Amino acid sequence: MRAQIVAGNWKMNNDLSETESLIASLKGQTKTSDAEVMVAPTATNLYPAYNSLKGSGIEVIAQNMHFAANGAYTGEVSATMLKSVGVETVILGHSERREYFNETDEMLAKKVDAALANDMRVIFCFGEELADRKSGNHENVVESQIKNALFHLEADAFKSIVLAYEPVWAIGTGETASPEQAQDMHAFIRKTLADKYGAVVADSVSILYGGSVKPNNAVEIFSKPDVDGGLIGGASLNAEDFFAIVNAF
Ligand SMILES: O=C(CO)COP(=O)(O)O
Repeated sequence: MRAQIVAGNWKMNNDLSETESLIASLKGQTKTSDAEVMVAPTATNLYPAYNSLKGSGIEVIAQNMHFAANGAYTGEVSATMLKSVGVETVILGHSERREYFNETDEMLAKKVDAALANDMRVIFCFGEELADRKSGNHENVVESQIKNALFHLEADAFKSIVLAYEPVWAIGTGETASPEQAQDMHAFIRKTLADKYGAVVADSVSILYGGSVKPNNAVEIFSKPDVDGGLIGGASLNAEDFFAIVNAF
């Protein structure tokens, strides 16, 4: 059985006191599903969040990291630094990192390698833009994003990899992929994995959907057989909404 995961990506929101009050509200929520729950605060709030959420069943994860262990990379944070403050999982390849910070498939392959070398779990994001979807090129785009960043890995590495399909046109727009569009793409992703690594590996990898998941559409999206959870942006900033999504399984 694949892990069901609901992860909140807080992006560049919430200073320390806002983070503490959101965490207090999260601790007041009740989980009724089996989903693993994760939240990704901004880098400055990882350590306080880790301390506050220790033992709560909510994992604190990072939104990004650099591929080097240390050195002259002003402004960056490494895997060893994340691990030293209790972070075991990192989101890599988010479309905002690709778009605004020029992250390439090649760079992401190095980041994935660095995370795995440090025994971290990776939530690897990818997804097509609206133009790709309109031209019918969405599967090719997604396939190349996955192949370029991940297909140098051994099959065993996929024990530490979670995939997150986030169509760029659905992020923060209020426009969600239909449950059928999500299912079709997730099935395609699983087939792409199966063609390279075999069905056992493909069936073991959790594939999350991200892009305008809200309490009112989560049940339908999560009911699809190849959708194993969600990466939640806007709705994860409200504890009640986030837990309504967590409990949508
Ligand atoms: O980018 C996302 C999660 O990483 C999705 O963001 P929204 O849920 O705000 O569309």
